[in-house]
Amino acid sequence: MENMRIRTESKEYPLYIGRGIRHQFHNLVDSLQKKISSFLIISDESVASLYLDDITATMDKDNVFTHTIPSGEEAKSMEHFFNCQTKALESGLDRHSCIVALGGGVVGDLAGFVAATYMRGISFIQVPTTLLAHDSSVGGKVAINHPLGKNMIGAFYQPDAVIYDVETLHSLNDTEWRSGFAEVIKHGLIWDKSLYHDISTSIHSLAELKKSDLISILKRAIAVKAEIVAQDETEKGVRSYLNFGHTLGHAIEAELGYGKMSHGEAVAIGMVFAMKLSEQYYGNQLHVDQFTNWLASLGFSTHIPSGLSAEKLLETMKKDKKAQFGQIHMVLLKQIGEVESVPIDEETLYAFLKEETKGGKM
Ligand SMILES: NC(=O)c1ccc[n+]([C@@H]2O[C@H](COP(=O)([O-])OP(=O)(O)OC[C@H]3O[C@@H](n4cnc5c(N)ncnc54)[C@H](O)[C@@H]3O)[C@@H](O)[C@H]2O)c1
Ligand SMILES: O=C(O)C(=O)C[C@@H](O)[C@H](O)[C@H](O)COP(=O)(O)O
Ligand SMILES: [Zn+2]
Repeated sequence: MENMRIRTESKEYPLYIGRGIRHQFHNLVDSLQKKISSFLIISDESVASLYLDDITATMDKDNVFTHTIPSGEEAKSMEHFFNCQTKALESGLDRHSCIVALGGGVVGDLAGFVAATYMRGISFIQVPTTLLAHDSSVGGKVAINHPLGKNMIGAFYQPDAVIYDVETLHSLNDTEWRSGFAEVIKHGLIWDKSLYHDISTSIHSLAELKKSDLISILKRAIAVKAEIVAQDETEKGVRSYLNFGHTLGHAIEAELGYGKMSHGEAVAIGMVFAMKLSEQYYGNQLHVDQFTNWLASLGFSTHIPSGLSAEKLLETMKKDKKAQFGQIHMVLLKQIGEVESVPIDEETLYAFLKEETKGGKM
């Protein structure tokens, strides 16, 4: 097992990563030396059926409660948020209780927001089970969706620990491997040229990804995220770089209907779009064709899905959280490993979206 430290302005905490470490859950929590009165483990149906018993088997039975939500993005809703709060109240959780998020980014974002708001904030521990959750379990963005936009209701609220058992990744389906890998690619593209170089030259299929040295790749991607959130916990500046590909990606998720396309797959389309826009904006050469061919070899779609109009996407992109005083901001790539957030005028964006939605490719 390896141990990384995540340091943010509001809190410092450990991230444990290793194979089979879910079986040490209780000992790892004990090592935090926090007095915890009771636990509420929030998980989704699929993850609970696979891994919940492994976690509870390590714990004292009398102070552990569990709550299961449906699997998928639609659970990041006000309804499920409220149900979790009801379960916490019915279970008698107090200010010394701890919420455990056992699952992917959906469970982490929802359970984290429950922890941030229950009695104005109680302890919480992330137990990520997806490749994507190397990103979502670190840095403290917790939220639920609104039909009008992704993650619109939420908080910055750091966990007390992240316990990442990579053995659990092997039950993920291909869509989820792809979705998580998109965020790894993002971390390389925005901040770590050598990470991007290494993965783009060694991984050409999902089979190669599954066989790769995952712990080493994940540690490098997490290090990027950790360095950025250490500098800017609440997204006043550089943290917005982590949103590369998300302005369009989030609009695609919202416009298609939450859960129709995985988060990472929508972000991948958004990254291709942002790269094309970057080439026009800076007049640089980013070899977008090479990038899209690589993504295609991994099974990603690289075009805006058919049926989404430039008009609707633009409307949703205008509500993006990076917008300032009505001006859309997008994260653009100057070169591999270097990005910045820039204001983009609506006409340019509309013309680009119009071009990219022409022909309705899927
Ligand atoms: N907070 C952040 O910083 C941050 C960062 C990136 C993404 N996100 C959010 O994370 C969410 C996406 O997370 P995700 O991709 O992990 O989705 P998810 O949590 O929905 O998990 C994907 C699917 O895989 C299943 N699953 C999870 N772990 C499994 C396992 N080990 N074996 C088999 N099946 C398993 C789930 O039941 C679900 O059906 C989005 O809502 C996105 O907005 C948040
Ligand atoms: O941690 C961040 O900051 C990110 O932007 C990471 C993203 O991968 C993630 O999808 C995040 O939830 C997006 O946040 P939002 O503020 O754009 O909703
Ligand atoms: Zn993301």
